[in-house]
Amino acid sequence: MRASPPAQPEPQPGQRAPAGAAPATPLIETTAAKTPVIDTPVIDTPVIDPPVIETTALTKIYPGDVTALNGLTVSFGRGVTGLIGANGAGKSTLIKILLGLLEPTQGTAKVLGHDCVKDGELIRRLVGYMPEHDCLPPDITATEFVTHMGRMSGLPATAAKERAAESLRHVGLHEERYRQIGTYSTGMKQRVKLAQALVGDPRLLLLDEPTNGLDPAGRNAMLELIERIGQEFAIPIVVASHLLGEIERICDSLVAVEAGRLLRADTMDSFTRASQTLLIEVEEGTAALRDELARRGLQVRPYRRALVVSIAGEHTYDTVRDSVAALGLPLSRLEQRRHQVEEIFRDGEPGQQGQFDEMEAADAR
Ligand SMILES: Nc1ncnc2c1ncn2[C@@H]1O[C@H](COP(=O)(O)OP(=O)(O)OP(=O)(O)O)[C@@H](O)[C@H]1O
Repeated sequence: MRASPPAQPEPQPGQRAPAGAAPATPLIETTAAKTPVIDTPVIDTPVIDPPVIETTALTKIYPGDVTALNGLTVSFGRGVTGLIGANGAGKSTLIKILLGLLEPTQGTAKVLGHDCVKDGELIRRLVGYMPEHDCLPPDITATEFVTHMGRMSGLPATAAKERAAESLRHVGLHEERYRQIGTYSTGMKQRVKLAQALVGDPRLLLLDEPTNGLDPAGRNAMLELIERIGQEFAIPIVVASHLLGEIERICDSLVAVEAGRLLRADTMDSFTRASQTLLIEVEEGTAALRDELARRGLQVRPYRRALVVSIAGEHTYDTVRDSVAALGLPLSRLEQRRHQVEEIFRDGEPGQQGQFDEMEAADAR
């Protein structure tokens, strides 16, 4: 198995190695991986640049008039992308459409350059999918199950067996691989789901709530594992979750959805960049300071227990200093704000929409 990204040029998303050659970046490197993938036809796909996933005005209305996706236009690039939103925001629906398992009511979706409605079968061969819910057969071993999933993804029998072993080793289940899945803990079952997503040498991983049901230690271990897979195999990964605080630390980008609509899609750096606002906190006299700053011509508004002032130039700092001094207030904090990721959602969690727009607008003023 590779311990570091490959030295040779990376294959483009959607591009399979030709028959008779080992894939350029095998997820799991075994001797069998170097044998021709005889069951899998050569797939002649275009070489494309990112985005890895692209949706345009994607809408899904379930029977009973339930709108799960509502005109979602978004793209996902390489690296680890968090698909974040409250329960019911539409994350699983989006993933199922991307896999060609559900048809959209309107709009289009592409994965690795392939249309999700027309090329669902091909996409499912290229993409490793870890479903949200437990769907594992309890009375067979992890080895048998993951090997079977390898066969389903088109691997010959020997290669499927070897890759299953490597895949289970990679997720930390090597010792326990001959135990029946029904005897596994929740954390081990989640790892089996991840192993079966990896076994087919995917070009993209879609992980739906991978930390579901895990205790804090198990969640950390799963997140570290996902981060390691992203780094070592250099394949794009989408992690759907309703726990922003949890996944933000392993993500390069975030796509935030609410009620089937896009709230914001951006890199983590952009989410946390310095804003053009000053945060001012005094131990007492906040209201008086607010009035004084406004009287001196600054745009000021409350933010939690502090005040936020738009930076109009160097003189803004002087005006704040002079105002605090004139009122004789104990200044406890004066800093240029950095955006917080949780500002996408009011109160810091999905389902509690949104201070970000408000803060952005204040910056722009
Ligand atoms: N088969 C279905 N029939 C009718 N409504 C559905 C169906 N599947 C999902 N929904 C509804 O569509 C909306 C989006 O559900 P979805 O499962 O995509 O959200 P989610 O963000 O993945 O949430 P969760 O993490 O709780 O699964 C919800 O209101 C849900 O009740």
